[in-house]
Amino acid sequence: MPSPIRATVLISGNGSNLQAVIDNVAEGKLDTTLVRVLSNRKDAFGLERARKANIPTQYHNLVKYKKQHPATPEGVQAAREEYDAELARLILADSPELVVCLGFMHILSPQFLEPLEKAHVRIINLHPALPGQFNGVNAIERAHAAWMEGSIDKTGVMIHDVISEVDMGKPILVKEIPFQKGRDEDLESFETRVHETEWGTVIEGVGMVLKELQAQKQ
Ligand SMILES: Nc1nc2c(c(=O)[nH]1)N[C@@H](CN(C=O)c1ccc(C(=O)N[C@@H](CCC(=O)O)C(=O)O)cc1)CN2
Ligand SMILES: NCC(=O)N[C@@H]1O[C@H](COP(=O)([O-])[O-])[C@@H](O)[C@H]1O
Repeated sequence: MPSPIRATVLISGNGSNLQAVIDNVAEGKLDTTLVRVLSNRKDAFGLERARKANIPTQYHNLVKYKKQHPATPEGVQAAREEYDAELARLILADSPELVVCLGFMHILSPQFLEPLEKAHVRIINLHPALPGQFNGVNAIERAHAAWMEGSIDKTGVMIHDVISEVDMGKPILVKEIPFQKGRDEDLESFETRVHETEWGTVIEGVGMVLKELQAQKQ
């Protein structure tokens, strides 16, 4: 029986998608070992979810790095690069085969991406939009606003590979979400529908990647 794929999850917030993964692993529906949950925000509730599931956690703080550099564009860039290099070292110390970004609100620089690529660690991300639409933050709100003004009639969520260009990595799994007729669905109920779609997409998408990685090991 091949050993489960080792995975690290990166979060910044509530961790509802992390919880979906934790629950499916516990139910034997996802064959992976979650070796660590790491957050760039100390108050991320997802860290509490991981602790309850006896998964090692870590908080990696960018502010500490910013304080060691001048508050200039160059200083901030240097701080981010040092932060990312240490983030790579922290993650690689656990020897994961996969890193899953689930609401990780930090743009990863080559100082992170290159060491992981060299170590053949796959990095994937959950993004609440269709490929090429609403890259970056606040995608759900932006999609809802675009629908309200009649620019779009559907949105979606996707799991994609992580590359330097934010949210432009190869889509692995895409789920479309149609807007309801009448243009009267408020943001809160729309956001609930998006999150419900995300949970299923994360499980299916992570499952696809785990199978790919397992097959590569054979
Ligand atoms: N190089 C990449 N890094 C990340 C990717 C990616 O595809 N390539 N995906 C993200 C997740 N993400 C969208 O899915 C995303 C997260 C955060 C941001 C962003 O602008 N972050 C700001 C800080 C914003 C904040 O703190 O609220 C920043 O890093 O300066 C854009 C997209 C994970 N990283
Ligand atoms: N650009 C990345 C991004 O917007 N990610 C989004 O953060 C939320 C995390 O929710 P969670 O903490 O409850 O899993 C999710 O909606 C995810 O799509």
